[in-house]
Amino acid sequence: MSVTVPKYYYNDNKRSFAYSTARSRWPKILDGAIGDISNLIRKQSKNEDNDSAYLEQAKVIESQLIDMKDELLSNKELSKFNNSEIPGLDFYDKQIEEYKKYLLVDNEEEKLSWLNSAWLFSETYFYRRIDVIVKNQDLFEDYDIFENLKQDTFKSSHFGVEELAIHYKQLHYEFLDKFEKQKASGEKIEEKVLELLFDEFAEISLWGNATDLSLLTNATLKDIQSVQGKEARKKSEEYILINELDRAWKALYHGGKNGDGKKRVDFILDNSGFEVYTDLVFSLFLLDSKIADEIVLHCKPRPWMVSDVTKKDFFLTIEDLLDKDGSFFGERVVHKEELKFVGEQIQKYYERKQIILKDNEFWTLNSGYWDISGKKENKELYDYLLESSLIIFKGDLNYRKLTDDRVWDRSVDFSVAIQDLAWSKLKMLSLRTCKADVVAGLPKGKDEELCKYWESLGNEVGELWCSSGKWAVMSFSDGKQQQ
Ligand SMILES: O=P(O)(O)OC[C@@]1(O)O[C@H](CO)[C@@H](O)[C@@H]1O
Ligand SMILES: [Mg+2]
Ligand SMILES: [Mn+2]
Repeated sequence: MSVTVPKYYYNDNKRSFAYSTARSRWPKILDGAIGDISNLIRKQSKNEDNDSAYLEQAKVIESQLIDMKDELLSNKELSKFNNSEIPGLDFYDKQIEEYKKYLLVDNEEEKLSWLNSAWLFSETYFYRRIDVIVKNQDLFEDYDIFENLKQDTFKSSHFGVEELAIHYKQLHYEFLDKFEKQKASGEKIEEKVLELLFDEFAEISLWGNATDLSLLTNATLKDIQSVQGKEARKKSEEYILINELDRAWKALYHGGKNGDGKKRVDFILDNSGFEVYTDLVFSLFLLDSKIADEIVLHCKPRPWMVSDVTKKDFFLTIEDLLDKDGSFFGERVVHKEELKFVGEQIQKYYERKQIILKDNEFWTLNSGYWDISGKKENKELYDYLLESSLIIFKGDLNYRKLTDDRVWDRSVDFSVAIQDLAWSKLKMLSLRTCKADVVAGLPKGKDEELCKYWESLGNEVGELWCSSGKWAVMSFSDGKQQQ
């Protein structure tokens, strides 16, 4: 069935979340980055034997970020990246070419500006521009301008972190025990029990996504903590608009092993801090229960969308949980042993190579994911993902990229909105709290109902229920749709 592909969401549309994102969230995110580098400059300047070259470079970053903010606020044209801006970093070239192509080809008539552009494009441009400004200074090549923010927020998630650690440890012992006994008696573990636990950990990982840092600009920490507890999760179940976990379960549990004789689950990760912690606990369950033999965590190759996980953040998360000198969670948590247990479990599986880390440029391109199966530069990644029993796409940005951030009718099938991915043979589960405009697969009439409801709460634009982060979807595709 061929369907007309709708246009992109644009950030000059007042009825789109893109409008306030570009005008209010982006400047705030830049303020945070400028604040981070200003602090560093202040500290360094106080230090008698400071490294003057480092200090100078920090000042360049600070002033270029300030310029970038001015450009954004005055709605300047998006400037092209310049290859010479980034000497020696050839991994950038491909993306720079992509941006050039886009700016030249798609935009022959009108010039793209910060506040008049396709949302997904200018947002990826925004983060790429910050990254280039930082990496242009060679002493800052490995510097993560969002790291302090990510770490501080994880610290303030201690309530949810502790609760989940206790829960996991209990289940772990209950299950290991049971498994051992059942193994001894040759008995099979009841599928229903495993599936219930799968649902539980998947839901925990879903709501872990409700708390990404770029939303911190309009949510208080209290708001965020309130969605991290068990009670809150129960209450939130009615907010899950689509739940296709049963299809994902069948694909994973009843599907075959891959060419290496393994069942592999891939996570296309989203945010650091509480979210990745929930993904890791989900991973531990999958490995403990032997539902999966291997977990692959796909990280971002650079700091991205404020809070997204890079490989380095994975190791920091383990360190935070082990909290060896007590300086991270410290007295904030009582059940230190439980946290340590989770940290050690993650480390154990990592050392056994049952948790594997990967990153790929593909995840930080400006484009959506439809061409993963079609373009030869993506072939290696695509072939790798074909070997997965289940690919779990975490979060909002991944969902936007699966659907290409287009203005789909909200009741169109998920399989329509993901286009080529629907027949790509990839088995995909998207766990996403809705924090942007695009959504697909809702029952007929549901969007209208929610728009009315959202307006009845005093909100001006009904459609924006979908970017409030209150609702969520768990959508699945087996990749076997007829083309
Ligand atoms: O992908 P995530 O972390 O769930 O969300 C990313 C996000 O906060 O950033 C974008 C807007 O700035 C939106 O897609 C979404 O609201
Ligand atoms: Mg994110
Ligand atoms: Mn189920």
